[in-house]
Amino acid sequence: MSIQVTNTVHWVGQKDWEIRDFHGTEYKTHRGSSYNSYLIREGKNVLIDTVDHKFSRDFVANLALEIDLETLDYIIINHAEEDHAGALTELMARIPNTPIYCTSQAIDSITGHHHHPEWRFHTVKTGDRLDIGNGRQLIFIETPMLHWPDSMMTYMTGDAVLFSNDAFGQHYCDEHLFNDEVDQAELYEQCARYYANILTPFSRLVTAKINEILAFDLPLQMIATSHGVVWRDNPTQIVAQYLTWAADYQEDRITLFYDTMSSNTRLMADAIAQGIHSADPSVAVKIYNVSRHDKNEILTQIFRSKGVLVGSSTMNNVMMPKVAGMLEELAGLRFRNKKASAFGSFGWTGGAVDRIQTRLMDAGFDVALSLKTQWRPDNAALEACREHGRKIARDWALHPLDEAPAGVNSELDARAATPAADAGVSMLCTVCQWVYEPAIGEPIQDIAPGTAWSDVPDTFLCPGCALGKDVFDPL
Ligand SMILES: Cc1cc2nc3c(=O)[nH]c(=O)nc-3n(C[C@H](O)[C@H](O)[C@H](O)COP(=O)(O)O)c2cc1C
Repeated sequence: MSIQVTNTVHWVGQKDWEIRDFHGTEYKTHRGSSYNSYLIREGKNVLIDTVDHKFSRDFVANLALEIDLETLDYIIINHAEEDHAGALTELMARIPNTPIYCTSQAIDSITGHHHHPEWRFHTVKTGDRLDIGNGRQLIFIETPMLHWPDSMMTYMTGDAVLFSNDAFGQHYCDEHLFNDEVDQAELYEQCARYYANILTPFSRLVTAKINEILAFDLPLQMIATSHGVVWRDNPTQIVAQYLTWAADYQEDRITLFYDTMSSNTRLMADAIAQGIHSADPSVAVKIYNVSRHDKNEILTQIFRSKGVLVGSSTMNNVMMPKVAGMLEELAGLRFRNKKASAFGSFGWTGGAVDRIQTRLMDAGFDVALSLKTQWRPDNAALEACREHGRKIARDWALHPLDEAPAGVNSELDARAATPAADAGVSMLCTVCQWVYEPAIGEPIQDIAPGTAWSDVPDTFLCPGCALGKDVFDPL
């Protein structure tokens, strides 16, 4: 059943109350999700996005009840992922000549998924306009790597609706469509979870893109996302929230996570947390056994924290595998300006804690001293854990994070202060945040370590997002 959004825009998407796993099992959708597709009926009839491929048949059948499919003038695909463009094959089987408007990268990903190169694609770029009659236009805004290279947003003049696709969305299912109709705590919990788990690596880009959109100085009545609610009550609240989250967000909060075989490392975690709390009761402390708890919730708590303590006992000389998996997640999410430290119990030679410390450093955390205990901690060892917690609370409060004492972040800051003219300067891909560091590493695309950016050939493609040299800025 469609839902009226404005006089001429209707929601024609699909609610998915029962989904619990997204991106394989990477993202747990405890509150379901929705796939928002919109039908605009102005002088022209326009469909914005479709739904997840598993609902293809229902979607096309329902859409056909809403409108004679042959009268659809344009299909806009803001993002080619299967949860938005998945119903295209079913739809295009009915109306194969309907033009599809999308970015140039989307042609590649749509064709890669649906294998119909003969579809009538029309490439759009930022600022391009499409007349839809009645004096109204669609304006396209490319948003590469938010969160795929093909992503874009579409703005509709007149009703002033921004069809933002994944940005500003959340995995949240409710029979109500609008933000003012749903439980606000549930809504913001899901917004934060979505940002923390999906958008954190692209935070710098989020800020730049929002500023670019604001520079258009367009009025904004609604933000119509592709998952979850339509923001109609004070829609810029979520834009402001994104700017806050993108600015290396943190609260006065510390998260501990660990894994354990016989609870020895858990005893350490509890005692460290007691120490933090006794030294600074205002700090929120959260503890998770990584093998028993929802990974996305732990990552969201880390996103909200100023620091994280990671614990594992040593098993066959290394850390426990679920802890290693979480460290890989942390590396991928590229948190910035956060502290970290490792702890854990061992039996004979140990090894896990040192490996965790190294991995935390590689992931960009400002790493503090670690703590090890042999076998099951006795009272003296537990007191050492409490003292460690008190020290963490003092140190992490005494040195505000933006001052960034010695560690990985301060190294990055020092590099950022290097003038761009310096031939040894590191370059940041502004699209996917891959970093070109001339001084270190393996040869990349036959470019030897030590090669100055000015000597890198123009044919160089970013290993992260495959875009060219022009998207790089000095770090
Ligand atoms: C399967 C297994 C493998 C282990 N491998 C090592 C090891 O390689 N090096 C070491 O120092 N201790 C090793 N230990 C000892 C544990 O690290 C030690 O018992 C520790 O206190 C367990 O802490 P936990 O209860 O937090 O898991 C191993 C223990 C088990 C059960």
